[in-house]
Amino acid sequence: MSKDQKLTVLPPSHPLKGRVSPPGSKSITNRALLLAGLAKGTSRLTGALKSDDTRYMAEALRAMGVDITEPDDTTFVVTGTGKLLAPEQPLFLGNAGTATRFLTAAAALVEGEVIVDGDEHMRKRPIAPLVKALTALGVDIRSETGCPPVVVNGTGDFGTDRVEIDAGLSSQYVSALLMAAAGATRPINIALAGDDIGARGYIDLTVAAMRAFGAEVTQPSPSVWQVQPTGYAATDYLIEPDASAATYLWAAEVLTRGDIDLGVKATTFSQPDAKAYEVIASFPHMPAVIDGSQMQDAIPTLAVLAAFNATPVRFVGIANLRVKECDRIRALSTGLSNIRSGLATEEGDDLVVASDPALAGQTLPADIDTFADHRIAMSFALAGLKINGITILDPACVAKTYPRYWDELSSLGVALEGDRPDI
Ligand SMILES: O=C(O)C1=C[C@@H](OP(=O)(O)O)[C@@H](O)[C@H](O)C1
Ligand SMILES: C=C(OP(=O)(O)O)C(=O)O
Repeated sequence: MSKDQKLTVLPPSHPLKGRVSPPGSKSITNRALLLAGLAKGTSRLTGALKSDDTRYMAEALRAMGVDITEPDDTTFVVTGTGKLLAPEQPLFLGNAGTATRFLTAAAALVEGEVIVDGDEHMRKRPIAPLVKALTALGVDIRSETGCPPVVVNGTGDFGTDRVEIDAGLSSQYVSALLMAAAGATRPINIALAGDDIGARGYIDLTVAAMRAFGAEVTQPSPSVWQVQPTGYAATDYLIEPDASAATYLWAAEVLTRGDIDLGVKATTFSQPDAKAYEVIASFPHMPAVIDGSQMQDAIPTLAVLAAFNATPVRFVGIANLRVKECDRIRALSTGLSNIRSGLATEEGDDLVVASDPALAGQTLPADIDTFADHRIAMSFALAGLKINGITILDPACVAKTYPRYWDELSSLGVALEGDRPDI
């Protein structure tokens, strides 16, 4: 069983140098797959990510009548009819937050029943605010627990044309509503309830992808979006590399004083996590306080890097890391404290990393529980570049977004001992 596998990362004796291309963006691939699936005609998505999360999205669309072929490792050719059909079985989406949230809203455009479900982790990730918003839009939808499974009885349209969404727990609820809204028969207004939200950059990604597939979205005010009932037009779409995946390579470079060519400049990404580049480049003088609200998926990378920083780092604005693939604040504080007692502490929803440059070169055997979370596995592997004895439990969990992660580290000359997952 892959869950019992263990992989020990051996610190390289040399700076990491070479060329590694990060995979395609998970966020953009899953948006493009859905939009292409909703469009009538054939779209060619290139530079795409092939991983657990995007396979779940593609499989779900296939189950709803979309034809998807995969001519090579980075391309999906998607042919839609302009309409998603009711699937015969529940849609199983693993722990893919994007696929789960986006398809829950898109299910309103299906005539018939759609059951959206995921694995035991996804079944603990909140979806009630999205269910509430879809109910307000006149959709017959229910979830017993506030998490998947969600049962949607769609009519192919929405019953009302304006909705408020509380996106405090996840920006994906807004993205989900926006993408589905273009399939309605009248303009839909989507407004944020309450204050601004973290991860706003993901909403910008959504709007950009929608526009590329022919949608018309305007923003009458910063927290309100109006979506016209255009539907989507099939198009060819080039997906940029994954900025969150890039953070591990940027961090590996500064930690080993190496030179890793990603083939793409940090300034050219449109994804929020590219903001982490500047912080990584400031190592070993990272800021004393880092606000993670607009680069949430990069926090595991930054927190492990902070352990080797010259001075302590407090991470703020990260409360919703508690409802990601696992409670990431807990997983980071547990893993870092497992390496050296007191290395990280939780203060409310802040994470404080004590920082200890003297960790480098030490032998500190630690089995890191990844809680099946790809980002915990990938970020703690970085600690293994500097400390002897870092063992990653369930290393195959990187398959969620970066199946080639261990291969890429190897290609840079990092020795890995133990169960090298075959993914
Ligand atoms: O819209 C997206 O593609 C994503 C939004 C973020 O999630 P939340 O909006 O749930 O914070 C991010 O953590 C996730 O990996 C991808
Ligand atoms: C939070 C993440 O994923 P998702 O919400 O898409 O499952 C992630 O990839 O870090």
